[in-house]
Amino acid sequence: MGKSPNVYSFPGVAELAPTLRQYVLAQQQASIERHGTFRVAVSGGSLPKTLAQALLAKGDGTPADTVDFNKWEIFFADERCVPLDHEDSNYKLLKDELLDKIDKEAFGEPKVYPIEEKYLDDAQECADQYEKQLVSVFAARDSVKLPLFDLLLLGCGPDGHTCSLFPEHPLLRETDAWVLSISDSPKPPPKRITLSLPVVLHGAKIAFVATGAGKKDIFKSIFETEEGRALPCGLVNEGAGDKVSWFTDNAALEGVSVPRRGSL
Ligand SMILES: O=C(O)[C@H](O)[C@@H](O)[C@H](O)[C@H](O)COP(=O)(O)O
Repeated sequence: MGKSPNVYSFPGVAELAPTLRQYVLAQQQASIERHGTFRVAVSGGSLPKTLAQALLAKGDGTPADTVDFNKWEIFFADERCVPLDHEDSNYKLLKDELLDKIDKEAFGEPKVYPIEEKYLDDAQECADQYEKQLVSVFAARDSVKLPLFDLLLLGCGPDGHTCSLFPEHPLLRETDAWVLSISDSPKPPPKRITLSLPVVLHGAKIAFVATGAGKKDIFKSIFETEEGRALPCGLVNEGAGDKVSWFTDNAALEGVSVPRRGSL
């Protein structure tokens, strides 16, 4: 992929949120025009909170600035194999931060695809069953090679992981399955499911949202070094090029040599 990712930097999350909103709503509009729905995959970590700050803000009332949640289909880019009301659940995190706070009368209600609790004991089964849910939504496995998410909203871990794809893990080499299981996640809890790297790279748009001084070292590595380009986040940059946007802040980019912008 020839073109580089777009990097947007802001003084902090409060300033980042309005631009993230503008970006997400532009993808919402384009996707609804294309196929009548907006299919989004979200990660855990700090993302749900920042996303909520962007999407729950008061818009200007124009259609372009209105979240049409009735058209949203929300999937999990990765999920921990725990009950949906467990503190470690990414579904619970999204529910607490965003879903429960939506004014449904005004903005509608997204269709959300959590993992199925009956498969929690077996991470592989949990992944297979989540893949089946994707198949039912994105068309039969034999008719589409990969599911096409309109937007993936991802985080970047301090080791360069994204989704539950960790550096140097064999899962990074998976080319067939859409959803993978991991039982030895270096970040607890150990049992998780995750979208595969090919599914992430296939997304129409991919946005990383990662802020704070704690990201400085990993950003330096990802944007400046060969080793960093081989980390999961680096592989997304390399494989998806300018389909990728980074929403970040000045503290995270301090001393990092990468061209950046302050608006879309
Ligand atoms: O379930 C998870 O653990 C997350 O999906 C994970 O991939 C997260 O996005 C990164 O670890 C970044 O987390 P922060 O945004 O909290 O740094």
